Amino acid sequence: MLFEILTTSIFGGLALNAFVKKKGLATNDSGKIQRIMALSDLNVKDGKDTLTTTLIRKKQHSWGWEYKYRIPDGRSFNDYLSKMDVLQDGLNNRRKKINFTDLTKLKFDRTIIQQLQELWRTKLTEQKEIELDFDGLLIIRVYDKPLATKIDWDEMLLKPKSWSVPIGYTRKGDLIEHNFDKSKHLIIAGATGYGKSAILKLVVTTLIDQQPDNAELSLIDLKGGSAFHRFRNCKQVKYYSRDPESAEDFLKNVQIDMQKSFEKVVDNGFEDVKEAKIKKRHFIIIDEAADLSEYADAMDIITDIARRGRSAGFYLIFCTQYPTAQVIPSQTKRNIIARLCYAVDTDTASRVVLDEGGADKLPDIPGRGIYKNNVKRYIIQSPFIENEAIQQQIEPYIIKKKEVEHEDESSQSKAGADIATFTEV
Ligand SMILES: Nc1ncnc2c1ncn2[C@@H]1O[C@H](COP(=O)(O)OP(=O)(O)OP(=O)(O)O)[C@@H](O)[C@H]1O
Repeated sequence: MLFEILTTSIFGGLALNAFVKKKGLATNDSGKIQRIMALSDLNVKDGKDTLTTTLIRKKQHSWGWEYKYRIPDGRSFNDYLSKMDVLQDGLNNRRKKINFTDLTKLKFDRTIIQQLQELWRTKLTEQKEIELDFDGLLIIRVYDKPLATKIDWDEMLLKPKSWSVPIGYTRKGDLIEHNFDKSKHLIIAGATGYGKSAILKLVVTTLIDQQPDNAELSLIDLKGGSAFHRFRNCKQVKYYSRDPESAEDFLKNVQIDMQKSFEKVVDNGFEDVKEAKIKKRHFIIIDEAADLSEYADAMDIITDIARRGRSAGFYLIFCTQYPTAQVIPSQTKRNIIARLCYAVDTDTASRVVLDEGGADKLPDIPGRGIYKNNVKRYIIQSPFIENEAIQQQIEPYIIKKKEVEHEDESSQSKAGADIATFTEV
């Protein structure tokens, strides 16, 4: 009996589906979106006329629908970004239906009842997600399925000899990478607990693994060592510090090294280390930059690295939980085009990092962020690497180290400060 009902539904569904496709009536949310826009004050009154957001085209993809709209005069992309919640909740405010495609995924065996129960449970909890973009037209992408809330790191993500590191997956399943040789520095921000240290650990592991002989790292871990402690004995780590005073000290050395590299590149008529065929790259990675903001010399050096480091192969990863104008000085920010922002609590914080709102509207999911590089902007879920996997990857590079004295007095650490300048023994 159940089998008859199901097969009848399937053939009925098949015929209906063919009819709907033929008539171009395939389900989409365009009408609903337009209604939500009208109800949430996105239309503009012009005398007696009402200027509306006009649908220009829509396209169905494997992941959902993409709509393109012309926005009326008097509205900006940011007006739509600020209504993102309203649009998304509006689209999800619907009766849940089981459709033909759902039924085709069932296996008609003894487990059919359990499968139907599971299907119904999934349907009740499933949510559409939207993404907004602007390329002269407002783009609204409606995804049938939400982006995964956790994506495990996999060794397949490693690209030996490359300077690209994984940043995250988009809803379309594309992997977004940050290529340090192209995009150079990176700002990472986000409220507490949303995955800043996790992505830093992933970046450090990737750099060590992909470029064991050419990557040189200066690690400033102002969160008491929780982020970088496990890397401090890797042969690639040149400087490691857990407090701002000693970090300020070693940054002076980094600046001297950078100057030497800068002169080697520029004096020989090259634009950057890549053109000069210099293989080494130095990464200055700071986890929590706010704790350095009152150290004027350190901040000046960071600004200098942001300005001149790109040619010299000295790349900055500047990470903070407190994205304010004081913590991210404007000159530093101007020189760092690529930004990765996890969830933040205010629109202002999102604008400090990304120059636009949106990160304050991200869902409450660690690793969910917005990566912006120039005009390109992606919502991503960063892969997560477990500490055991990190340990396994860096194990071959852990060496015995001893602290070395530098001739330059600026490198001498203050008594009791936790600075380590290393050499292999
Ligand atoms: N990409 C991710 N995918 C899934 N879970 C993640 C991801 N990143 C972080 N998490 C989870 O969130 C927790 C907190 O992450 P993390 O320590 O990186 O946050 P944080 O932003 O550095 O916070 P704080 O600024 O307070 O140190 C992790 O222990 C992990 O359980």
